[in-house]
Amino acid sequence: MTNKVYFTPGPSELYPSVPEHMQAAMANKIGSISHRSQQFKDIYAHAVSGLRQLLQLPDNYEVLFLSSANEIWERAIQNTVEHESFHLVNGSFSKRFYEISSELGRKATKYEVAFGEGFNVDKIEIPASAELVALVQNETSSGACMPVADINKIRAKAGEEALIFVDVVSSMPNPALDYSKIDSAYFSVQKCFGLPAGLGVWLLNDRCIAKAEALVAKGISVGSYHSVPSLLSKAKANQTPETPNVLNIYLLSQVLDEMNKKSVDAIRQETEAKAKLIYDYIGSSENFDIAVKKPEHRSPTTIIANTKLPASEVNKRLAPFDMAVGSGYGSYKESQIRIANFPAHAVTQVQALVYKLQELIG
Ligand SMILES: N[C@H](C(=O)O)[C@H](O)COP(=O)(O)O
Ligand SMILES: O=C(O)CCC(=O)C(=O)O
Repeated sequence: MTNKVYFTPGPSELYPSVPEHMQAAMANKIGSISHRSQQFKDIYAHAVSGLRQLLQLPDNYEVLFLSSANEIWERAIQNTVEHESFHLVNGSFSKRFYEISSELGRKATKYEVAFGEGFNVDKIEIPASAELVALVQNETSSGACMPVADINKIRAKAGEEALIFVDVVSSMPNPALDYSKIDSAYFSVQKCFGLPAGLGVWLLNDRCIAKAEALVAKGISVGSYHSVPSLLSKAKANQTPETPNVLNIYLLSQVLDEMNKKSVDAIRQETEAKAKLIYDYIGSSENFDIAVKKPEHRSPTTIIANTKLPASEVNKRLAPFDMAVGSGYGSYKESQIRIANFPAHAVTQVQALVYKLQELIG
């Protein structure tokens, strides 16, 4: 038994009601039901309608369930890129999407800025031949984010046929995306939805679907069981091609009910208020300083601080008080900490973390 509160960037703290929903799932033997049964189809439909409501998704968008964001990177390339993709890169995960495109034999080009920096969109030139433009709204490794107003400028810079993909893995539902300015967005549930890992959610519009169908018509492989046409044909019947993560789809549907009851606006306001508490503290600390220099590029959900004390020592001091923050990513493991500020983190928990850090570290 542990009372530890995880401020790690994912997996992270579970949404407070998850244990209760787990118990209900066990009591109702959700783990044993067939994924072709009406009971499962109702769970699936419940999760999709909850997502549509929370994310204010337009009708020309579909919701697909995959295993992870990593899988969505691979499926996105397979299903929408014949020759060339273009990537904005400013950290490890945006770089990984770029690499996956190359690994799948496409020509991947990029516009890269240093780790921890955001983008000056006016400077970006997008090759007219790029079929997919990959934007990272929130780079989990570095804490740099892209304001929605900047995302909305990209369409005018890309080729008419280009599909604009937005990585909101560790920020959704915080950014109020304008879905008419993009074609796809995706995330995984172990971040802001406060669930165990093992479920990726892919939102994609009719233009992405038409592109996948066009590739199929040309005889190009778009993958097998998790191709867009295969996923869609099952999604229309509230199912997936494979036996999916039924338990997590159920938990998602339940957490979405609560998030919708609270309202996405209230979640966003609370996220901003908690982010301010954390940034104000880091900004005034003697040990920490804010890693992302431009305020407009500072993520409200994954907050990164440079630390003089090694990150492992910060966590060692927090441990007796049942709190853990994330270490830095990759080569920043000891020189940065990452603090997740997700909907599952209560204001009182964030206040307690800031208070403890102040007391223990200064
Ligand atoms: N930390 C990654 C990121 O933020 O992009 C993330 O783990 C990718 O998601 P999956 O592990 O669900 O593939
Ligand atoms: O620490 C993180 O950002 C998550 C790490 C992760 O998912 C990965 O490295 O694959």
